[in-house]
Amino acid sequence: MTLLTEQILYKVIKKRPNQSHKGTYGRILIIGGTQQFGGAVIMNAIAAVHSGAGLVTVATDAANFTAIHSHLPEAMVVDFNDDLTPYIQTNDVILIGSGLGDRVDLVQTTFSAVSEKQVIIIDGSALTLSAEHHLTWPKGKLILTPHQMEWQRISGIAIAQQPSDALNLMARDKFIKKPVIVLKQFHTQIYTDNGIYELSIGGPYQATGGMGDTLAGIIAGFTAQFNVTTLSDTVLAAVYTHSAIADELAKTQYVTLPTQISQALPIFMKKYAN
Ligand SMILES: NC(=O)C1=CN([C@@H]2O[C@H](COP(=O)(O)OP(=O)(O)OC[C@H]3O[C@@H](n4cnc5c(N)ncnc54)[C@H](O)[C@@H]3O)[C@@H](O)[C@H]2O)[C@@H](O)CC1
Ligand SMILES: Nc1ncnc2c1ncn2[C@@H]1O[C@H](COP(=O)(O)OP(=O)(O)O)[C@@H](O)[C@H]1O
Ligand SMILES: [Mg+2]
Repeated sequence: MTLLTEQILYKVIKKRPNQSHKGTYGRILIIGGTQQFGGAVIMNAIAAVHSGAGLVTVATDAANFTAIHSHLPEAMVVDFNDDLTPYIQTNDVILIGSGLGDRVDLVQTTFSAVSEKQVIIIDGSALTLSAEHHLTWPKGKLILTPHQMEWQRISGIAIAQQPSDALNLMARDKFIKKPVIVLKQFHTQIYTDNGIYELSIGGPYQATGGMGDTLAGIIAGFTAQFNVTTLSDTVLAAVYTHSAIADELAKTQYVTLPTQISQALPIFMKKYAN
């Protein structure tokens, strides 16, 4: 197990070239947010935009459109009951699952439409639905972001057994195409092709609904724009950034809200861009 340090940020976060435009920084499609859980995709999208994604589209229940536009005019919207195939095909990064409720049909459509070269981040309800319905994982570069209960559902490993790296690795090895797995908890672990990493920062001031939705949005934003290193490094940098900002806020705050973490992203990232 390798301890994740601030060095990963210098490796991944880069100064932007002048000769660039929004297309350079990636197109993200976020799929999620039933009427009840519209907040989840709003938090995904705020995090993705504030971390620097070029273009963000949210495929969601139409009931969430006004709220999305009022929180984040930078984001575009599409009704997730329309045919999403053209949207899936024209985005670089797909983030599916935050607040997706029981919409297994959307998970199935998305999994079949994603191609090898796209990044797909699977979060929240899409993880639970994949486990419940024994879905085949999609082609594409897979990033899974389960918390311990979601990982138990996917892997069959009880939370009490999850401190065993060996068991978690065995579960990862069963995937045909091995994913980057962000196993979220106090001191999150990240399973990658280059080994297992552990986060030694972050704390209980982060235990608010939406904290994982925000992390998924940052991972999407980072993978959409930082192609300088490996996908694993980019995910590691996103995970580190999320908790490093929380730690900074926690110096003066009892709790650190997900949306506050997103608001702090542009200033935080500036320190590492060289
Ligand atoms: N404002 C919103 O719209 C929100 C929507 N959310 C969405 O709600 C859906 C359900 O997700 P939930 O995670 O709430 O529900 P789940 O039922 O998937 O998991 C929560 C359960 O897991 C247990 N658990 C054990 N270890 C845990 C760990 N390390 N971290 C987190 N939980 C752990 C909790 O005690 C709880 O009983 C997801 O799609 C999620 O994205 C949540 O993000 C909350 C906020
Ligand atoms: N006690 C804690 N210490 C450190 N990080 C925590 C703690 N509690 C929660 N977190 C972090 O908050 C996030 C919660 O993710 P998740 O449970 O998916 O949230 P949600 O689905 O509500 O958005 C994870 O990144 C997790 O590591
Ligand atoms: Mg979650």
